[in-house]
Amino acid sequence: MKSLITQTTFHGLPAIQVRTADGAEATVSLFGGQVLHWQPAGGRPWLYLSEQSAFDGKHAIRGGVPVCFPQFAAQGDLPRHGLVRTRPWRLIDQREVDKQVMLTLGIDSDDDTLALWPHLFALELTINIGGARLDMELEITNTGPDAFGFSAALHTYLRVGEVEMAELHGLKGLRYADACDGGTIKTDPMDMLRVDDPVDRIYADARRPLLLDDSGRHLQIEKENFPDVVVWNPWEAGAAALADLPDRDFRRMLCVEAAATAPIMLAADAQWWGRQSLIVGD
Ligand SMILES: O=P(O)(O)OC[C@H]1O[C@@H](O)[C@H](O)[C@@H](O)[C@@H]1O
Repeated sequence: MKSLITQTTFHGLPAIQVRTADGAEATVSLFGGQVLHWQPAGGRPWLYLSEQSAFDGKHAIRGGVPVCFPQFAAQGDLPRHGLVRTRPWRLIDQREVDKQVMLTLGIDSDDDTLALWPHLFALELTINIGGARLDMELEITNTGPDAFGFSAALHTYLRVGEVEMAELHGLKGLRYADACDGGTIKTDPMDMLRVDDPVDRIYADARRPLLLDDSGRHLQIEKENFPDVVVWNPWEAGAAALADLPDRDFRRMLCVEAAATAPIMLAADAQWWGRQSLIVGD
């Protein structure tokens, strides 16, 4: 069987639906350049998507893998998480390679982004879907005459059966800024992280692969060039305050984000790339 790549709409937004020859599935929204759904061959979905997302082509979609650039969260004067999760991207390329599907999406600076952030940029997001893995690579090019500094993240909403039962392994001994405690720097002493309270942590220089154990199903989380890992769950009161997240859905999600939160300087004509791989284990 051949892979299927279909241009469609999802909640009224232009999207690409993929079913690979080996049975993996994905849905990618051109608004935000955002993977919204991913299910490995023979498996269950691994990304959380809020059914209360606005899907209005203006507000960010809550779920999947939003792309943050050139600002992370509220660490600057730009809209939260930057400029590209609330803008249309375009499909640059689609192809089938060894039963896998590779999509390349892009977005460039324009008059609207220049009015907010005076730098020329070109972003490409390459998404590989197939077998047991989802690979995403973000490439950032400075197309302007001057250097700029940026932050970036692949803000991955992982879907879990019950967040209090989920275990995230691989963070022991790492230093993190605890945004739930005024940004205090702490060291994680735990063999694994279990969330039973609001959590909003930036683990700096977290290079090891992580393993998510979701009540017995396993996901390996790897990254290259993104130095940081952000772990976020708003918990009960935080979820209630978010209009686009059903009140109880904080139990169904855990954000584990591949991030570069400290500004990276990019010279004129220079490029930077960062990659995240989600790999389903036994
Ligand atoms: O509600 P937003 O803008 O999508 O942000 C969600 C969360 O994103 C996380 O990456 C941040 O660490 C949190 O501080 C933030 O609350």
